[in-house]
Amino acid sequence: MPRFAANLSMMYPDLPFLDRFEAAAQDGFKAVEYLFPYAFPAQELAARLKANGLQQVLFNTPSGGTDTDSFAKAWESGSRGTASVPGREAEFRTGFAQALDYAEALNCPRIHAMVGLRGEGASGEAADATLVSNLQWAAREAAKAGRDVLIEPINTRSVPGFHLNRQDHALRIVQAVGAANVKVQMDLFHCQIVEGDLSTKIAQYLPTGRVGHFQIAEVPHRHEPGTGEVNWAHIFKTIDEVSAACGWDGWIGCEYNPADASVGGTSRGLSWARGYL
Ligand SMILES: O=C(O)[C@@H](O)C(=O)CO
Ligand SMILES: [Mg+2]
Repeated sequence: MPRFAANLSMMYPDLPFLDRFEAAAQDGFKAVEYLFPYAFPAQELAARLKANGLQQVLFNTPSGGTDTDSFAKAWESGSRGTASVPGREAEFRTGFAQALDYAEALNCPRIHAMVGLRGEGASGEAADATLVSNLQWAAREAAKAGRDVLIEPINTRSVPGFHLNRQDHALRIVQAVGAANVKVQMDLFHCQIVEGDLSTKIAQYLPTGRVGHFQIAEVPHRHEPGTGEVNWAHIFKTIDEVSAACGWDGWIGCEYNPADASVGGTSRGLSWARGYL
């Protein structure tokens, strides 16, 4: 059966961030993910996980910056990662080292290394070369602690100018890096917008062993499954069947903005998940 993780950056928007752990556990989730842990002491987050019987399954590297203040400012000012950006290699390494420290404290097995925007006129070849080289370094560092490094293709409607948009591009990068612990974060919201043909893509990519994590949200409005164009029962059955055949046992992050953001709206919107949680 598919295993779902609550994305605490998007779900439970009516609650302060630290209270979202308890809310997710009460709704039946056994795991959580979120964009960034850096605004909170790692021990505080670890305590919330433990108190609520939750596993941390994913979080992101900082989107830019070199310390806690600049990590937050980088995201607010539109930075979406540095892994593919020539000239920002030192920033990437500082951010990745910080992510590894948090991963240790949170016992998190995978880190999403945010790829970043490609400046207008910047060369795709240079971005790819920078990405491969940064990931080779990150893979070595992460392997020392037994962790995976993920890259995520993102659609250009949500994030104009993002360098990595397609699954085949991500797989080519992963193969060029040549490290077993570098994988793709297959976000089906972005994949549906850019490529479609979701069940074929799942059946094509999951058996490669290079999919480290899934994320889901309905298209077009990034709300709960069942509020738009995707046949989720079919998608979850496909993930289940292909996983059983290839031995994949990862997580599916619920990275959606609840359609009802009012008090209790996230929990009321979980009817789609009742058979799974
Ligand atoms: O899909 C998304 O937006 C996220 O998974 C993310 O990490 C944003 O950078
Ligand atoms: Mg995503």
